[in-house]
This record gives sequence, C-alpha cells and structure tokens, in this order.
Amino acid sequence: MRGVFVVALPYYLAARVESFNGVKSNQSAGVHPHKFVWQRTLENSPNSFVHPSVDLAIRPPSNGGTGIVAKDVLAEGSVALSLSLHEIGMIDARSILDGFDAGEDDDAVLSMLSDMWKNEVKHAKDKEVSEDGKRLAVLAGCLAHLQLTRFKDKTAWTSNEVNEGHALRESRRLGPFLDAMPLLPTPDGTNPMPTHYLYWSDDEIQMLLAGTFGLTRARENRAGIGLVLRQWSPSFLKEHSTLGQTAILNSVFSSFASVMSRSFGDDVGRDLDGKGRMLVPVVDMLNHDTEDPNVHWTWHVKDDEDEISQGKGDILVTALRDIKAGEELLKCYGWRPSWDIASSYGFVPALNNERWDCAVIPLFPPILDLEPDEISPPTSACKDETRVDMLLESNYGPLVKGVLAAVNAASEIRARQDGGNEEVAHVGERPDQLRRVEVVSLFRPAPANVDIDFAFPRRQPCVVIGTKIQSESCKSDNSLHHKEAIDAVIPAFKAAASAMEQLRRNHREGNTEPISAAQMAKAAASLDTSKDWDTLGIELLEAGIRDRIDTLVQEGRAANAWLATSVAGNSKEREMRAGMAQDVRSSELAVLRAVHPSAQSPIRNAS
Ligand SMILES: C[S@@+](CC[C@H](N)C(=O)[O-])C[C@H]1O[C@@H](n2cnc3c(N)ncnc32)[C@H](O)[C@@H]1O
Repeated sequence: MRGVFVVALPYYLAARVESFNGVKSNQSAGVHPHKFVWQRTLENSPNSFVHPSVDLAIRPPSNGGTGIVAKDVLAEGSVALSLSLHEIGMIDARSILDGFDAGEDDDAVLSMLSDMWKNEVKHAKDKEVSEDGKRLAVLAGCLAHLQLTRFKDKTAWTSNEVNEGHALRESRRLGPFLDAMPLLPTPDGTNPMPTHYLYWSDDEIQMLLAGTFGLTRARENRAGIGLVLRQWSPSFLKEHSTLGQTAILNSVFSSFASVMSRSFGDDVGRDLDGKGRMLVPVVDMLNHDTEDPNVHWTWHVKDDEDEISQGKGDILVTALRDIKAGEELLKCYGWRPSWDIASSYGFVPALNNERWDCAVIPLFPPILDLEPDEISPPTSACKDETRVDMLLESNYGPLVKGVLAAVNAASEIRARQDGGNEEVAHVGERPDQLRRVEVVSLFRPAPANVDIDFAFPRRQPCVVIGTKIQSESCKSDNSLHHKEAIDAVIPAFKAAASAMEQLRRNHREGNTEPISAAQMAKAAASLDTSKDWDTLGIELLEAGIRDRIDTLVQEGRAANAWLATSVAGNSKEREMRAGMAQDVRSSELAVLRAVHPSAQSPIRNAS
C-alpha cells in the first residue's frame, strides 16, 4: 500500500481504540509492563543500583500512573537510583540512526528519519536556538517504527512479514521498554494517558480549553504532528503495509505522547550540543512536583568524547531531603507554566502551597479604534471601517518585532542610566524564563461585533506575565513578585501604546508608513515626553487583564455548559479532561487576579 494517510485527525482519534485489539502488548503475561522493565533493566545492568528503601508503585493513570516510592526512610543525600547509561537500553534517535547509516539495510522509514535528522543538525548549527521540536519528532518516528516492527515480530504469521534488519534487531533489543510505552488500547482496555491532548477529540479541545492559552498550545501541537504525519506516511505505509493505517497512526500518536511526556534532554552534550532527546527506562517512572520535589537527577558522564558518544556514564537520582517511608519520590521536570506542563505531560500540578505560573495578556485591544475621539452611534459599530481589527492581524509581524525591539532598547537605555547596573534588577528567585519579555499569540474567536467572516484562527499578540500564585491556605505575601511581574511587562505595553498612536496618526494623515520601532523604544523607556506613556501603558495593561479575565470566566462557564449537555458528557475520561482544562484556566486566572488592579498590589504603584 502506497500513498499518504487518508484519515483526518478527528477520524483517527475516534478510530484508534479499535486497533491492536485482542493482542497482548507484553510478552510477560500477568506482569505490568513497567514492573517488567524495572526488573529487566536492573537484571541486565550489573553496574546499576537501586537503594533498598526504594520501590516501584503501579497505580492507574487516573491516579498519576506508575511512580517510585520510598518503602523506608531515605536520608537526605542518599542515592536512590544509579543507572549505568550504556547498560540500561536507552532509546535515542541518533544512536538508532547512526546504527542504520552504518549498515546496508533498505528501510524507508529509517532512511527518511535519518535525512530529517541530518537536515535538522545542519540547520540547527546555523541558529542560536535550535528547534527541539524536530528532533523530538524524529525520536517519536524511531519509536513508532520500532514499536510497529516489534508488534509484527510478535504477531506475524509468516516470517517474511517482518523485514530483517536494523529496525528488527533494535526492536528486539529494546523490546520490554517499547512495550511499556503508552499505547492504545492497553491489554486491560484503559487509556494509558486519558488527559494527554493527543487523546482528546477535536470537540473536547475546542470546547473545554476555549479562551485559554492551553487551546493555542494544544492546537499548535496537534497541527504540527498532523503535518509531520503527512510527510511520513509514504515511508510508514511502505514498511508497515500489512498492519494498515489505523495501527500505524495509533503507534505514531502514542509515540509522540511518550516522547513528549517521558523523554529527557541530555545536559552533557552527548547528542547535538546537549539538545538531543532520549527515553531512559526506570528513571522515566519518576513523577513531578514543582513546589517541593524531594529528589533530583544528574548525569555523570566522563569528559571523554569517545565515552560520551557511546553513552557511557551514569544517571543518579539523589534525595534532596529526608524522605519518609511511604512518600513518593518526586522530581521537578523543570519550571514551566501550567499550560506548557499540560501540553507535554497531560496534567496540571496541584497547587498545594505556592508556585510560579503564567498568564498571557493581549498587547493590543481586541478591536483597534482608529478614531477614538469620534463618537459613532452604537448601531453602526460593526460597519465602522475604523474599528478594524484586521489591521492588527495584517500588521502582526511588524508589531511584535517592534514591541520586542522596543523592550530591548528600553532596557539598554535603563541600564545606561543606571550606570550599567542592570543585573541588579535581575537577582532573585524568578525563573529564568520570566526575566525576559516573551510575546506569544493567542488564537481567539472573532469579536462578536465585527461583521467579517474570519476563515482562519486569528492571532493576538500577547505578553507572558508570570508571578507566584498561592493556595488559599498559604500565608505568603507575594505582592513583591506581582509588582515585579508588572514592572517586567510594562515597557511592552508602553511600546504597544506608542504603536497604536502611530497607527492612528497614519490613519488620520492617510499615509502608509511603517510603524517606527525607534519611537516605540523611546516610549517604552519613557524618553518621549510628548505623552504620558506610563499612564497609557498601564491603562493598556489593565484593559488587557480585564479582557482576559472576562474571556476566561465566560469561556469557563461555556465549557461547563457544554460538558453538561454533551452526549458523552458523563464519561470518566471526558470529566478528567474537563478537570484538567479547568486547572489550566484556573492557573491563568490566578496569575491575572494576582496582578489585577483590585488585588493587594495596586498596578499604579508598579511603574
Ligand atoms: C515521566 S512519566 C512518569 C511516570 C508515569 N506516571 C507512568 O505511569 O509511566 C510522566 C507522566 O506521569 C504522569 N505524572 C507525572 N507527574 C504527575 C503529577 N504530579 N500528577 C499527575 N500525573 C503525573 C503524567 O501522565 C506524565 O505525563
């Protein structure tokens, strides 16, 4: 069978549960695949070590899934796990593809992935920030291919259904680990990752996440994977034609879910300047805690190029404090906003006490009124040519570039004024990502009073604002963090106010000049005294916060109403997804409320 996959994403999502039916996904009947990997990995790795107080806990996915627990007290500084990297059978794209390149197999999938990998490596070297997404995709492709090869190997009626070669050898070598990756349906029929966005229906994504930045992330991820699938389909169909499309799609999507939720970046540079991704058995069974992790992991790889390329060294998991008997070992996967954790891992961490989190605030009003002084009758609002938010859409690129350039220029100006002492402002415990202004786009519906048919998801440039949010029982005073959050983003809003001013002037004078980033920078740094940019910037920020809070609250109500009336509204999985969407929404709302004018830290004190 040749060609491209003909199924669309929603069809695939509905159909996936039917594939692999009736076939056990693990050879060791009766033993949970994670338990099997745990035992086999340790048996095959004489140089690995597990502290006698540590054990595996198997729980249902709805309860966090598998985790690692302390059976007995584990003292601070103890090594809970030490895994020998070259013995434990990790999965990383480069090793698999290097092994393939060195041989003479004819394998359409590995050949295609190898080209993709090499292009990405070449491409990444020319760029400051490389695109982790493509390497992640290649790893997912390798995983899917090995999983499908293994599946055929275990179930084939005739030996010629499975091609001899590198993929078969690798799939046998990594067999138990491949079996332990999330795959639908599991032998007991449960969904291994019910809340991961890749398993939601399109309706659930659209209705439950409406209004949140999580919606943008989920759509971007799913669209990105859809594009990759199209590109891969001829090769996958060539190699796995006996299995059929649904099985292939199941495996590819499961592989993406695995790679997104359990792969590691390699700090030591074993793979592509430290940006490679790999799947590491046993240590990938540790669950996450942002607020109070009790273990951390470190790579110990000798500073020797040959040993590094062979993956020699150890991964150590060490107790950060005394861990009580019965306590779960939890590591922090890295600081990320809730919407980001949700889009990779399929959960939002519980807010037990306090943690850093983020919201997005639109830089420009939803509809830009180009003649604000002219009072138009309300009935003509939708026909009024000056209230054109298409203008924001078509100027998106220059506006974002201008705002970012203005923020950078303003901080340089400020640093010069402070005698080069700008670092002083950056000390403290804020996560690195929150120390710079980030502009992202929010997908949003067309405003109700715009009489234009928008055929595409409209993008709204937003600034990411981050502060420490807290549970109701937490008594910390985080007002200083809220003020710092506002201080960090206010130059962007002053720049946006200046851009609006320039758009309006151009409109009045009928000229089509581009917006000047230099003028925005002067406004951002309050060097332009023609207007009170502090006040204008703060007004814009306040309006944006109000707009976001309203949107999130209204869309939250609409999501609940949809859940109550949707046909499958009572299914356990849908309820879990709705709960997660609510957590994504609540995290954004908590940040917005913390920095809102009526909160304890008045916005006007910020500048
Ligand atoms: C690296 S794996 C950890 C092992 C995983 N629990 C399992 O069953 O294989 C990451 C996945 O574990 C789950 N997970 C990790 N930490 C969690 C937490 N704090 N709450 C809920 N689920 C969590 C999520 O499904 C996540 O995608």
